[in-house]
Amino acid sequence: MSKTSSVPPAFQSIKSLPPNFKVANNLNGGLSSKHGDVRLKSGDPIRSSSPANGALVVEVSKEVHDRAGNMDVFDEDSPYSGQVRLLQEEDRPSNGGEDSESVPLPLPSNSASSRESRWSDTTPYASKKKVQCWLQLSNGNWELVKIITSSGSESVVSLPDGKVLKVHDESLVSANPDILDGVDDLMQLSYLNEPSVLYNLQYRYNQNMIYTKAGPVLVAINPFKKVPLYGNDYIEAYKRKSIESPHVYAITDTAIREMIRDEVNQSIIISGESGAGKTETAKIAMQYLAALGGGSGIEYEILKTNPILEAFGNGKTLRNDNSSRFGKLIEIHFSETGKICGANIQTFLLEKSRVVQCNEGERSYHIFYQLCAGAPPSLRDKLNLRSAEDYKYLRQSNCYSIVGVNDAEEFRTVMEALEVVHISKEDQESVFAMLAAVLWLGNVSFTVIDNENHVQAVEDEGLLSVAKLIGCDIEDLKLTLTTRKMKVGNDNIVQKLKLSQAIDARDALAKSIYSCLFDWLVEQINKSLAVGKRRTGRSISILDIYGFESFNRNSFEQFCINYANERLQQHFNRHLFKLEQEEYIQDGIDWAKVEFEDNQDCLNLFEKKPLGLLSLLDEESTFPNGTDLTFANKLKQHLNSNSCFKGERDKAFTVCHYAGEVIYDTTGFLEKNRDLLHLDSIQLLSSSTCHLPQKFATQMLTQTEKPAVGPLHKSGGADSQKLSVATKFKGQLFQLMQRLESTTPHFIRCIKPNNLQSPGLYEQGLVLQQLRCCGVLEVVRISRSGFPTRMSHQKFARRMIFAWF
Ligand SMILES: Nc1ncnc2c1ncn2[C@@H]1O[C@H](COP(=O)(O)OP(=O)(O)OP(=O)(O)O)[C@@H](O)[C@H]1O
Repeated sequence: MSKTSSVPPAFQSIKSLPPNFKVANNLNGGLSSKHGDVRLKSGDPIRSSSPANGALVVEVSKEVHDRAGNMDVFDEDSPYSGQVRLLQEEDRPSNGGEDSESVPLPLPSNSASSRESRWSDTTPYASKKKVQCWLQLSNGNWELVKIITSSGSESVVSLPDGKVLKVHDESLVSANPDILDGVDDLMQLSYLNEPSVLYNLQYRYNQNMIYTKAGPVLVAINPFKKVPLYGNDYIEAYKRKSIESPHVYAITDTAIREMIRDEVNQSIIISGESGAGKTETAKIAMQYLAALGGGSGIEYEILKTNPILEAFGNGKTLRNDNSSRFGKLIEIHFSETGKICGANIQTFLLEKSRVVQCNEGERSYHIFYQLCAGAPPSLRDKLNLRSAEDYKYLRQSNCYSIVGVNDAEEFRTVMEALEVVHISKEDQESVFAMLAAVLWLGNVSFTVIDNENHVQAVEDEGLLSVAKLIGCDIEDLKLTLTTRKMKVGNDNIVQKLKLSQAIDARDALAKSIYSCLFDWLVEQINKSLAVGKRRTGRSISILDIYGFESFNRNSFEQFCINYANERLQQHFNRHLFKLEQEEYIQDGIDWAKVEFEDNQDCLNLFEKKPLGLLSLLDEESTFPNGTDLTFANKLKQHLNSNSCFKGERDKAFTVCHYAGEVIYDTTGFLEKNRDLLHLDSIQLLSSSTCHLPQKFATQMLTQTEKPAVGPLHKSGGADSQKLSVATKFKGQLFQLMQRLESTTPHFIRCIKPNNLQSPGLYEQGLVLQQLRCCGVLEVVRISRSGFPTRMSHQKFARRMIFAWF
């Protein structure tokens, strides 16, 4: 795409997408067929072919699938059960500019044009007698061309490089006048089509203007470099409203003001793919909140939770050097005077498997490398610490460092932060001892005895270090790792483990220690941030949850992450499309419905009982003889007719997510869902002379003894019984959605402009695919054609009073 020579031709074709990634899905479950058909999110099929002249001739079908027809499915399995109601003023996503004159206020329109398909801006350009327009090339990129002549159905156009082409008029898309280059709200574009939006975002991106409004949504494009947009001067300017350009600061400012003015809790919901910039955006929002609501000192503590959580919960992946492997909701509480008086952090599903298993080129959690590189000599001695290369868990992925990151320095930052959140020196040492115990556990090896049937733990430095660090008897440790106590009838028997079982037992212990440590740390942080007495009950929550993931091989972790993203997308749809339009219809307004991709079908695929993915997974997990293969077969047997599901060969299946199709390999699903830690291991921890392992054991026992709801998992008599991981996660997500429902949402959509984490590289195909997935164009369309503001009489009166005083 090019418009003026000032914009570097940094675009790359859609080929830059992962090979297995397919854009969006439709009702039929198909995306790109062998005929070259491509379906857009709204369901409008665009038939494409590549003519000899290299131009992509595009035919836009009038057929529009009404995916929004089924507006709401409220059932007992929905987090919105019992909440069926009209959109309250509080629930509307804030456009951040209700008081601002600068936001264009179009009248609600019911014109013929608004009833046309969402691609109505693609009306043949020549017929409008315009001189320039967008032409899509066969590589998928858009080029700005000038029309030389037009003969009704065909036009002769010139490309920027001087080439002249004859193309069908349908392949031309309206371009905006130059005066609209780089507008800061996409709502201001006269022609709202994909190339215009892509061009506008790129135009701004090239000038370090990484933020753009899309109606009520803030689009943030990751600059992958330092941009001069932050710091005290900017904070001050946004506070005084002397700058109005879109920014995380502006969104956060709106949230604070609306919380005080409307007395309604607010949420800032940050979404996007892995590496798109969610965590950085969350930190920028926290920075602004701290600057405006600070004073008591608690804001400093809140900011210091970031290095701790990132050290323990983030790791290097192939997509992001600092990828969050957990979800996070931080709720910041305010006093009556608008000052921060405390905070609470809730975390979701830490990726435990990373502790014991890591792909080539990735890293485990940062804290392991930081500890190895930065622990002072006395601590090293106490923990018998070596360098990262000496630990098998860290060695397997063959990656120890991150370009531009000094792990030793980061370790000092973490130690300082632990101090700030009041983790005592003694507790800090216990934390490091647990980390070292996990690392040494990975080095525990076994020798096979009894004709290769059973194993013995090798009594070497690894085993001795683990026993010392956990504070347990070495013989107990050996037995725990190589045998399993079972109850058969009334008899207690001891079963000797095979090599693979012993390795599993060892890894399960390592994973449990680490995840308990993570939970314990969050608990301590929460105690330190506990809300003060002057609490008003008003809060701003910032949600930074792992983005949609689609790899070559997708496992249970991606399954859960992508399910969470479906739930979040539903929240987005609900507030930006469903509730808004429902209200117009209820009020009897003559309203032309804006189509959007409703992901309710996909959510149903996950959540329906008894034949949804989660229920079937739980059911299979409770069968002692259930395997990943029997689970995969069960899915195919029951779900093959579901349009969002496709059975694949062997143990795999495909889910058609709102963001694309993902093939899941069920290997390890059952084990990860059961997440069993044998009672022997729990007993080992409770026999410890150190306080942290004892606490972890108590925590595990409480989890297993009193399940709240949902299926229990047990395999063998003496094993722990507990809620399945998927069920627990679903419960957490439902609670999260209910919490978010009581807030005014502010949405930030982070966009990753390239997969190389490089500054200045804007891949058109990649950006477009993300914009389509999150429905940015539809949001702008609905905001443009909808009412700019609405409020109840009561609220109007309150606002007037607020304005007067
Ligand atoms: N506003 C920004 N300014 C400068 N660099 C940024 C900005 N936002 C993101 N980045 C860069 O992009 C990297 C990835 O961002 P971030 O970790 O926030 O992504 P994410 O969406 O949270 O990813 P994940 O889902 O994997 O956790 C950051 O480490 C940083 O280098």
